[in-house]
Amino acid sequence: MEFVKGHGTENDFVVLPDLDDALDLTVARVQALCDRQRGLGADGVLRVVRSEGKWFMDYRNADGSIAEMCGNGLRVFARYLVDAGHQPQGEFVVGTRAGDKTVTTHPDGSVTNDMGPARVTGTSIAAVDGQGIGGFAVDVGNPHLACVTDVPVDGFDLTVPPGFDPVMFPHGVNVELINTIGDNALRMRVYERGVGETRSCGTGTVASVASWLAGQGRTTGSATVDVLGGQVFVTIEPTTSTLTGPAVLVARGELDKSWWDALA
Ligand SMILES: N[C@@H](CCC[C@H](N)C(=O)O)C(=O)O
Repeated sequence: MEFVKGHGTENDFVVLPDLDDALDLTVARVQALCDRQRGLGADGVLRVVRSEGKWFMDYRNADGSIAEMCGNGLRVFARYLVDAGHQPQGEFVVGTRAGDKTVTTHPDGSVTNDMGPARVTGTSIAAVDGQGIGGFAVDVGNPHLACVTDVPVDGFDLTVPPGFDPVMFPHGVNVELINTIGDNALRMRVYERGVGETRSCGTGTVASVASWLAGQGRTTGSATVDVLGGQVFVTIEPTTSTLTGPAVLVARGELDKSWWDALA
Protein backbone atom coordinates (compact mmCIF):
# COMPACT_ATOMS: atom_id res chain seq x y z
CA MET A 1 0.00 0.00 0.00
CA GLU A 2 1.43 3.35 -1.10
CA PHE A 3 1.93 6.25 1.29
CA VAL A 4 3.25 9.78 0.90
CA LYS A 5 4.56 11.94 3.75
CA GLY A 6 4.11 15.69 3.58
CA HIS A 7 3.75 18.82 5.66
CA GLY A 8 2.40 22.35 5.60
CA THR A 9 4.45 24.67 7.82
CA GLU A 10 5.60 21.52 9.66
CA ASN A 11 2.08 20.32 10.47
CA ASP A 12 2.79 16.84 9.08
CA PHE A 13 0.61 14.18 7.51
CA VAL A 14 0.64 10.67 6.14
CA VAL A 15 -1.21 10.75 2.83
CA LEU A 16 -2.92 7.45 1.95
CA PRO A 17 -4.12 7.27 -1.66
CA ASP A 18 -7.32 5.19 -1.59
CA LEU A 19 -9.01 6.29 -4.77
CA ASP A 20 -11.52 3.45 -4.74
CA ASP A 21 -12.46 3.95 -1.08
CA ALA A 22 -11.40 0.41 -0.16
CA LEU A 23 -9.17 0.92 2.92
CA ASP A 24 -10.38 0.04 6.39
CA LEU A 25 -8.78 2.98 8.20
CA THR A 26 -9.37 2.01 11.82
CA VAL A 27 -8.50 4.12 14.86
CA ALA A 28 -5.68 1.66 15.66
CA ARG A 29 -4.19 2.08 12.18
CA VAL A 30 -4.34 5.88 12.34
CA GLN A 31 -2.73 5.89 15.79
CA ALA A 32 0.04 3.54 14.63
CA LEU A 33 0.74 5.48 11.42
CA CYS A 34 1.01 8.74 13.37
CA ASP A 35 3.12 7.32 16.21
CA ARG A 36 6.66 8.74 15.94
CA GLN A 37 8.26 5.61 17.41
CA ARG A 38 6.27 2.63 16.13
CA GLY A 39 4.91 4.17 12.92
CA LEU A 40 5.78 6.81 10.33
CA GLY A 41 5.01 9.73 12.64
CA ALA A 42 2.54 12.51 11.83
CA ASP A 43 -0.03 14.91 13.28
CA GLY A 44 -2.72 13.35 11.13
CA VAL A 45 -3.71 11.15 8.19
CA LEU A 46 -5.16 12.33 4.88
CA ARG A 47 -6.97 9.56 3.03
CA VAL A 48 -7.41 10.46 -0.64
CA VAL A 49 -10.75 9.23 -1.99
CA ARG A 50 -12.37 9.78 -5.37
CA SER A 51 -16.10 9.36 -5.15
CA GLU A 52 -18.43 9.94 -8.10
CA GLY A 53 -15.72 11.92 -9.90
CA LYS A 54 -15.06 14.21 -6.90
CA TRP A 55 -12.08 14.31 -4.57
CA PHE A 56 -12.74 13.82 -0.86
CA MET A 57 -10.24 14.50 1.94
CA ASP A 58 -10.86 12.03 4.78
CA TYR A 59 -8.88 13.67 7.61
CA ARG A 60 -8.03 11.93 10.92
CA ASN A 61 -6.24 13.34 13.95
CA ALA A 62 -3.23 11.45 15.38
CA ASP A 63 -5.39 10.00 18.18
CA GLY A 64 -7.66 8.45 15.55
CA SER A 65 -10.51 10.94 15.93
CA ILE A 66 -12.25 12.42 12.93
CA ALA A 67 -12.21 16.19 12.36
CA GLU A 68 -14.32 18.22 9.99
CA MET A 69 -11.52 20.19 8.38
CA CYS A 70 -7.76 20.63 8.22
CA GLY A 71 -6.35 23.71 6.49
CA ASN A 72 -2.71 22.65 6.26
CA GLY A 73 -3.78 19.14 5.31
CA LEU A 74 -5.91 20.51 2.48
CA ARG A 75 -2.86 22.23 0.97
CA VAL A 76 -0.82 19.02 1.21
CA PHE A 77 -3.74 17.04 -0.24
CA ALA A 78 -3.92 19.43 -3.22
CA ARG A 79 -0.15 19.28 -3.74
CA TYR A 80 -0.31 15.46 -3.70
CA LEU A 81 -3.06 15.41 -6.39
CA VAL A 82 -0.97 17.63 -8.69
CA ASP A 83 2.29 15.78 -7.99
CA ALA A 84 0.63 12.41 -8.69
CA GLY A 85 -0.77 13.68 -11.99
CA HIS A 86 -4.39 13.43 -10.86
CA GLN A 87 -5.00 17.19 -11.31
CA PRO A 88 -3.30 19.86 -13.43
CA GLN A 89 -1.70 22.76 -11.58
CA GLY A 90 -4.29 25.45 -10.79
CA GLU A 91 -7.78 25.56 -9.36
CA PHE A 92 -9.94 22.57 -8.43
CA VAL A 93 -12.40 21.47 -5.74
CA VAL A 94 -11.85 19.07 -2.83
CA GLY A 95 -14.71 17.79 -0.72
CA THR A 96 -14.30 17.79 3.07
CA ARG A 97 -16.61 17.08 6.00
CA ALA A 98 -16.96 20.87 6.25
CA GLY A 99 -18.11 21.14 2.64
CA ASP A 100 -16.46 21.63 -0.75
CA LYS A 101 -13.30 23.78 -0.76
CA THR A 102 -11.69 25.39 -3.79
CA VAL A 103 -7.90 25.11 -3.81
CA THR A 104 -5.38 26.77 -6.11
CA THR A 105 -1.92 25.26 -6.44
CA HIS A 106 0.89 27.61 -7.43
CA PRO A 107 4.11 26.82 -9.37
CA ASP A 108 6.28 27.75 -6.34
CA GLY A 109 4.75 24.88 -4.34
CA SER A 110 2.42 27.02 -2.25
CA VAL A 111 -1.35 26.51 -2.23
CA THR A 112 -4.26 28.87 -1.58
CA ASN A 113 -7.37 27.38 0.04
CA ASP A 114 -10.74 29.06 -0.02
CA MET A 115 -11.64 28.10 3.55
CA GLY A 116 -15.23 29.34 3.59
CA PRO A 117 -16.59 31.60 6.34
CA ALA A 118 -14.82 31.94 9.69
CA ARG A 119 -17.78 32.46 12.02
CA VAL A 120 -17.18 34.20 15.35
CA THR A 121 -19.81 32.59 17.59
CA GLY A 122 -19.05 33.99 21.04
CA THR A 123 -16.44 34.54 23.69
CA SER A 124 -14.90 32.10 26.15
CA ILE A 125 -11.84 31.49 28.33
CA ALA A 126 -8.97 29.03 27.93
CA ALA A 127 -7.10 27.88 31.04
CA VAL A 128 -3.41 27.71 30.11
CA ASP A 129 -0.54 27.33 32.55
CA GLY A 130 -2.78 28.36 35.46
CA GLN A 131 -3.96 31.52 33.68
CA GLY A 132 -7.39 32.30 32.26
CA ILE A 133 -7.05 33.81 28.79
CA GLY A 134 -10.07 35.24 27.02
CA GLY A 135 -10.74 34.69 23.36
CA PHE A 136 -13.33 34.29 20.64
CA ALA A 137 -14.97 31.03 19.67
CA VAL A 138 -14.52 30.70 15.91
CA ASP A 139 -16.08 28.07 13.67
CA VAL A 140 -13.93 27.35 10.60
CA GLY A 141 -15.81 24.12 9.93
CA ASN A 142 -14.04 22.81 13.04
CA PRO A 143 -14.12 24.51 16.46
CA HIS A 144 -11.53 26.98 17.73
CA LEU A 145 -10.98 29.16 20.78
CA ALA A 146 -8.62 31.82 19.49
CA CYS A 147 -7.11 34.00 22.24
CA VAL A 148 -5.20 37.18 21.48
CA THR A 149 -3.05 38.03 24.48
CA ASP A 150 -0.29 40.43 25.54
CA VAL A 151 1.45 37.57 27.39
CA PRO A 152 4.27 36.33 25.10
CA VAL A 153 3.00 33.08 23.62
CA ASP A 154 6.46 31.51 23.50
CA GLY A 155 6.46 31.29 27.30
CA PHE A 156 3.39 29.05 27.67
CA ASP A 157 3.67 25.38 28.60
CA LEU A 158 1.50 23.54 26.09
CA THR A 159 2.54 20.05 27.15
CA VAL A 160 -0.64 20.10 29.25
CA PRO A 161 -4.01 20.38 27.47
CA PRO A 162 -5.65 23.80 27.98
CA GLY A 163 -8.90 23.82 29.92
CA PHE A 164 -12.06 25.04 28.17
CA ASP A 165 -15.81 25.30 28.74
CA PRO A 166 -17.28 21.89 27.79
CA VAL A 167 -20.76 23.36 27.48
CA MET A 168 -19.60 25.81 24.82
CA PHE A 169 -17.38 23.20 23.13
CA PRO A 170 -19.13 19.83 23.63
CA HIS A 171 -16.97 18.15 20.96
CA GLY A 172 -13.68 19.62 22.19
CA VAL A 173 -11.83 22.58 20.73
CA ASN A 174 -8.54 23.66 19.20
CA VAL A 175 -6.97 26.43 21.32
CA GLU A 176 -4.84 29.18 19.76
CA LEU A 177 -2.68 31.67 21.67
CA ILE A 178 -1.88 34.75 19.64
CA ASN A 179 0.38 37.80 19.91
CA THR A 180 0.28 40.83 17.64
CA ILE A 181 3.88 41.24 16.44
CA GLY A 182 3.53 44.03 13.89
CA ASP A 183 1.18 45.73 11.46
CA ASN A 184 -1.09 42.94 10.20
CA ALA A 185 1.34 40.37 11.61
CA LEU A 186 0.52 37.75 14.26
CA ARG A 187 2.40 34.98 16.07
CA MET A 188 0.42 31.89 17.05
CA ARG A 189 0.87 28.72 19.04
CA VAL A 190 -1.78 26.03 19.03
CA TYR A 191 -2.96 23.06 21.04
CA GLU A 192 -4.89 20.88 18.62
CA ARG A 193 -7.84 18.73 19.59
CA GLY A 194 -6.89 15.12 19.01
CA VAL A 195 -3.17 15.83 18.60
CA GLY A 196 -1.56 18.15 21.20
CA GLU A 197 0.71 21.06 20.44
CA THR A 198 1.55 21.12 16.73
CA ARG A 199 3.92 23.37 14.81
CA SER A 200 1.04 24.85 12.83
CA CYS A 201 -2.71 24.61 12.30
CA GLY A 202 -4.22 26.09 9.14
CA THR A 203 -7.78 26.41 10.41
CA GLY A 204 -6.24 27.79 13.61
CA THR A 205 -4.48 30.57 11.71
CA VAL A 206 -7.76 31.53 10.04
CA ALA A 207 -9.51 31.51 13.44
CA SER A 208 -6.67 33.61 14.86
CA VAL A 209 -7.01 36.34 12.26
CA ALA A 210 -10.81 36.32 12.63
CA SER A 211 -10.41 36.66 16.41
CA TRP A 212 -7.82 39.43 16.10
CA LEU A 213 -10.18 41.33 13.77
CA ALA A 214 -13.19 40.70 16.03
CA GLY A 215 -11.25 42.26 18.91
CA GLN A 216 -11.08 45.43 16.84
CA GLY A 217 -14.74 45.24 15.82
CA ARG A 218 -13.76 44.28 12.25
CA THR A 219 -14.94 41.50 9.97
CA THR A 220 -12.52 42.07 7.08
CA GLY A 221 -8.74 42.09 6.95
CA SER A 222 -5.53 40.21 6.22
CA ALA A 223 -2.50 39.21 8.24
CA THR A 224 0.57 37.04 8.15
CA VAL A 225 0.63 34.42 10.89
CA ASP A 226 3.99 33.18 12.14
CA VAL A 227 3.80 29.67 13.60
CA LEU A 228 6.53 27.43 14.98
CA GLY A 229 6.87 25.81 11.54
CA GLY A 230 6.85 28.85 9.26
CA GLN A 231 4.45 31.50 8.03
CA VAL A 232 1.07 31.59 6.30
CA PHE A 233 -1.09 34.41 4.94
CA VAL A 234 -4.78 34.72 5.83
CA THR A 235 -7.51 36.95 4.46
CA ILE A 236 -10.90 37.23 6.16
CA GLU A 237 -13.99 38.55 4.42
CA PRO A 238 -17.52 38.58 5.82
CA THR A 239 -18.57 35.53 3.78
CA THR A 240 -15.33 33.63 3.23
CA SER A 241 -11.63 33.39 4.06
CA THR A 242 -8.44 32.30 2.32
CA LEU A 243 -5.30 30.61 3.57
CA THR A 244 -2.06 30.62 1.56
CA GLY A 245 1.06 28.72 2.57
CA PRO A 246 3.58 26.08 1.60
CA ALA A 247 2.80 22.42 0.94
CA VAL A 248 5.77 20.06 0.84
CA LEU A 249 5.90 16.37 -0.09
CA VAL A 250 8.94 14.78 1.53
CA ALA A 251 8.78 11.02 0.93
CA ARG A 252 6.84 8.21 -0.64
CA GLY A 253 6.95 4.49 -0.04
CA GLU A 254 5.12 1.27 0.69
CA LEU A 255 3.54 0.24 3.99
CA ASP A 256 4.49 -3.25 5.13
CA LYS A 257 1.44 -5.44 4.55
CA SER A 258 1.97 -7.69 7.58
CA TRP A 259 2.36 -4.60 9.85
CA TRP A 260 -0.85 -3.11 8.45
CA ASP A 261 -2.84 -6.36 8.65
CA ALA A 262 -1.77 -6.96 12.25
CA LEU A 263 -3.29 -3.59 13.24
CA ALA A 264 -6.83 -4.38 12.09
N1 LIG B 1 -4.03 20.82 11.68
C1 LIG B 1 -5.28 21.11 11.10
C2 LIG B 1 -6.50 20.92 11.97
C3 LIG B 1 -6.75 19.45 12.24
C4 LIG B 1 -8.05 19.16 12.95
C5 LIG B 1 -8.09 19.60 14.39
N2 LIG B 1 -7.08 18.96 15.20
C6 LIG B 1 -9.48 19.32 14.95
O1 LIG B 1 -9.67 18.29 15.64
O2 LIG B 1 -10.39 20.10 14.68
C7 LIG B 1 -5.29 22.37 10.28
O3 LIG B 1 -4.26 22.65 9.66
O4 LIG B 1 -6.32 23.04 10.18
